[in-house]
Amino acid sequence: MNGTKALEYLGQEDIDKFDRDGYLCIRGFLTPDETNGLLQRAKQLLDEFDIESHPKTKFTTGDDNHVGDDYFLTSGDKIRFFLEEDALDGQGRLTREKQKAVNKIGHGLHELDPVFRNVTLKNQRLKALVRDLQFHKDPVALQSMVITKQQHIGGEVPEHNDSTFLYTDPPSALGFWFALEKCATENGALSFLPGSHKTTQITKRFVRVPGGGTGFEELTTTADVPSQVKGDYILETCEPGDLVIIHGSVLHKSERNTSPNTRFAYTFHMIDSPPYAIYDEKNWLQPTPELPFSKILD
Ligand SMILES: O=C(O)CCC(=O)C(=O)O
Ligand SMILES: [Fe+2]
Repeated sequence: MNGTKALEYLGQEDIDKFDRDGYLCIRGFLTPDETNGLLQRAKQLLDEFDIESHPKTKFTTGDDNHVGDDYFLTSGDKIRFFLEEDALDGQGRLTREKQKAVNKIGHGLHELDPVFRNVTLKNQRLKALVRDLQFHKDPVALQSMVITKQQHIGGEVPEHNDSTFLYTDPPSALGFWFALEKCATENGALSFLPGSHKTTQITKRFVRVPGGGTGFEELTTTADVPSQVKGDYILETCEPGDLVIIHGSVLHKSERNTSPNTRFAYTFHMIDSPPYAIYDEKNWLQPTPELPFSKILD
């Protein structure tokens, strides 16, 4: 993927590994201060969040989801709080303190919050890495989240690839996922099907449904796709500060958190810009005139 340009941050073996597996773990990418700054800021946002004015939106990527409401659809340029499925009782009342009820915070942290903005848009190390990877010609950032994976109730994230949720033509999504806490088997570390980005096609996309809500639209695929991707999932345990770069077509997932420890992570995505990739109005997250997607490379 990389031409003759001298590498600034990655080694050639990192680039080869990313090409082969569809993801790459970079140990200790963030300094302990940066990691701690993001974690403390996320906790502060949870402390300050006003549960009384919250529409009590739940979030799940599973089949039976109700993400298609206004609170979700207009969150691209806001800092909003999405609750865990199991944090509400039958009457819609919280079953635990608000800080332990939130599944994720999203989706405009990288634009609106100075601490997250610094790590995402102002990070010279990240820019060097992006130049090394040469995955995009003109990358922009979108859809940032803190995923909390709360103790005992943190829901699973079922198998998926990110280009389904952030579709461009051609697919160009790339995820940047930062562990803010230790991620182990018991608290729902990420796992990946290595190489599945080469054998999987994006067969559907997550869209806004005219009239309200969201759904999946089937895509016409061209080449023959193997009906089953072979191989075993690899669990990638992480330490705070580790970064995992995730190809938009690689299959990944995380299990429910059954442990007493949270699993905070910060994640955002990059896509390419026109004319290299087209992001259209069907996508769930829409840029606004006040807040267009920010470029990563100046
Ligand atoms: O943090 C997780 O468990 C899932 C994250 C994910 O799927 C992503 O960042 O693309
Ligand atoms: Fe994902």
